[in-house]
Amino acid sequence: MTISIALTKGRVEKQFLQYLQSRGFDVGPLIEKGRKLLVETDEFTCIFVKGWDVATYVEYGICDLGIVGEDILAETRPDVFDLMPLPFGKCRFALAGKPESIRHNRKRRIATKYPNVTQRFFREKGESVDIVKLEGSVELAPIVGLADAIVDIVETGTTLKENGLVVIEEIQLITARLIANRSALKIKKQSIQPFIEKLHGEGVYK
Ligand SMILES: Nc1ncnc2c1ncn2[C@@H]1O[C@H](COP(=O)(O)OP(=O)(O)OP(=O)(O)O)[C@@H](O)[C@H]1O
Ligand SMILES: O=P(O)(O)OC[C@H]1O[C@H](OP(=O)(O)OP(=O)(O)O)[C@H](O)[C@@H]1O
Repeated sequence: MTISIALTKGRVEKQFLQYLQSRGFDVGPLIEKGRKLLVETDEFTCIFVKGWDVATYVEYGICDLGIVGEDILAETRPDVFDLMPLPFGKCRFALAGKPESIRHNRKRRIATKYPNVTQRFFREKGESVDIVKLEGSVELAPIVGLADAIVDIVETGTTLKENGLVVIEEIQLITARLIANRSALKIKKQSIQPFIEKLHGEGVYK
């Protein structure tokens, strides 16, 4: 039985394929896929989807495994088994804004792609905020006055710096993660276990 994997297209895809290659897998057909969204190799079937859709394919049992950022898992909390962190896609969630916004004395408006993460973060701090959901280029919001601050991903800090923003508070470290469909983990254990062990070393599968 071959394993099926839902893979986040783009930067995570590139890092995952490099990682697979470093672990001795043949990734030739995956690298040469062109615009194909489903590719089969001798070892597995791979589909290429947006990060926000990876867990959906896994949850519905279309794919056994998924490779997705922890930011998306934190935001959407899908009903999947979170198997393990992967050594790429490293970044962090942070609250950021203009340096002068660190001190504030009124209800803040926070722009973010991650409203649930933001809501939880401020609830735990006991601060009530208004959240504005954006789809990207979130760093623009404090510059033009749409928001007082943002909750977003920071990796190198370049985007913040080039837009005159600073980290106000670190929220959570993030990596890419390997997730699994709950029943596939049991039913296809004989195929999934060797794959995971080749991917990560022994002792991960319980
Ligand atoms: N600057 C970054 N550095 C490292 N990892 C990042 C960075 N930005 C995003 N990521 C991780 O990569 C995943 C995919 O991000 P990417 O920006 O490629 O797609 P996206 O956020 O879905 O945006 P889009 O909808 O524009 O494709 C994110 O879920 C996150 O885990
Ligand atoms: O700290 P840095 O290394 O600068 O990386 C952080 C940036 O990377 C991501 O943006 P992305 O490129 O995915 O674009 P987006 O704004 O459309 O989400 C993230 O949303 C930040 O904007």
